[in-house]
Amino acid sequence: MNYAIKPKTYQGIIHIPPSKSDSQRAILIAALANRTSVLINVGSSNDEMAMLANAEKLGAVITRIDEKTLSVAGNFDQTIVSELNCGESGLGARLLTPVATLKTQPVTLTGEGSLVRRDQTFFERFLPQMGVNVQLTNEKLPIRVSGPLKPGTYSVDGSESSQYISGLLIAFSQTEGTTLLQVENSTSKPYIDMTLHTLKSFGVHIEEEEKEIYKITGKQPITEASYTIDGDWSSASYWLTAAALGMKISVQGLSLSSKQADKAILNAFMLAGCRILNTENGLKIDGTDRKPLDFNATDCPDLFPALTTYAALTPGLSRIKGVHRLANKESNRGKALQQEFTKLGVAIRVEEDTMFIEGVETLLPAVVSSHNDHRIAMCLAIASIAGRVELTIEQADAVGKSYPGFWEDLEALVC
Ligand SMILES: O=C(O)C1=C[C@@H](OP(=O)(O)O)[C@@H](O)[C@H](O)C1
Ligand SMILES: C=C(OP(=O)(O)O)C(=O)O
Repeated sequence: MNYAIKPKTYQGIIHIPPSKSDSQRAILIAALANRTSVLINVGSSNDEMAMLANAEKLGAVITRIDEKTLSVAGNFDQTIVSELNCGESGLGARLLTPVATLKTQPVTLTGEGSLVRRDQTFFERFLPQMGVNVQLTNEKLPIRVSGPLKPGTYSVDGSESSQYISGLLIAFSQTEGTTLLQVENSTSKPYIDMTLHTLKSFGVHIEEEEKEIYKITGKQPITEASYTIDGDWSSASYWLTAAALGMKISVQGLSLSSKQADKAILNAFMLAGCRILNTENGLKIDGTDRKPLDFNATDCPDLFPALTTYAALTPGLSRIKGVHRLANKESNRGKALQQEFTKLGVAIRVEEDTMFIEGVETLLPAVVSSHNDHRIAMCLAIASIAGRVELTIEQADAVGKSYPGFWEDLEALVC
């Protein structure tokens, strides 16, 4: 689908959808429980729907109480599973692969779209020492794993992603016996902390004994019955950027005490001279005195697209560090941002690990592509409305991966 945006006045309040990162964690943990959990504020993005379908394959009986409330009755130990389809969710694949190794029968994990083009070779590097037989298909999905996962003392390189570390933490909490997991070169650490926090909310305690050494007691019962998912800071980053660029937009549904990595957008904006206003209509950003960015996004890589839009429309040279974290996402995001913003007349160059963006006063009208990446589609939409420039975005339906209501929310802001 192509989506055409014309210069108009956009203003109003956005009710932000739930965090797909946290929903996927909560659905999976609830599916591993020997009891019924109630999940409140679950989203309906494609990634969340894929995790729900997999939770059912893992034996959970899921009942919809209302649009955003689910009851999940786990039955993991009694269920035989042979195949899981992760859709396009990188997180789904990286959480479910370690969890699938809790089974003694082989399990094949497949995926769709951009996910089948993403590298998964890290599984071959550490799962075999943990007693798991691993077969990838040309370094990618489908992956076939045969467990069972053996508890022990392990060291794992975490430089490529935090997602498989999160998967291991969840899986080892359900093995027979204690594990000491040392993570070398850990990255996206706030996402690991989120996993520990969600597990803890369900009664599963993992200690970080020393920095990045986790002591995981096995067979921990999942005890908590009710869990509420926070609003999504990653989805909010686009609207907060629009606000920083001068639009009268406020965002409701965000928790300032959230564990989400992308809450760091507030630091990025504060360091760039923006003011954060927590009003009764929601969170607003006042970017009147804004300056270019000088920000390290290594541990919050999903902020790159929104921050690039901010930088593109903020005169001066912005620098964002952490480009190496973008290569193995839904698109090669560093390259996609460079290509598409060049069409808008914004010069972006990458030197080593830093992206330099030269901000402009006016953008050029263009036909741009999302590269089938939800975050590229959303940041281009914000560039269009904040830059008051006509854009046609190709493959605009990519937003369904995290924020299926994005275009409706945008239209609702038209005055
Ligand atoms: O754990 C998570 O929910 C996520 C972790 C991050 O991945 P990396 O750890 O690979 O950076 C992030 O980019 C992804 O969108 C969601
Ligand atoms: C990279 C992302 O997600 P995942 O890795 O879970 O597919 C994302 O949402 O930007």
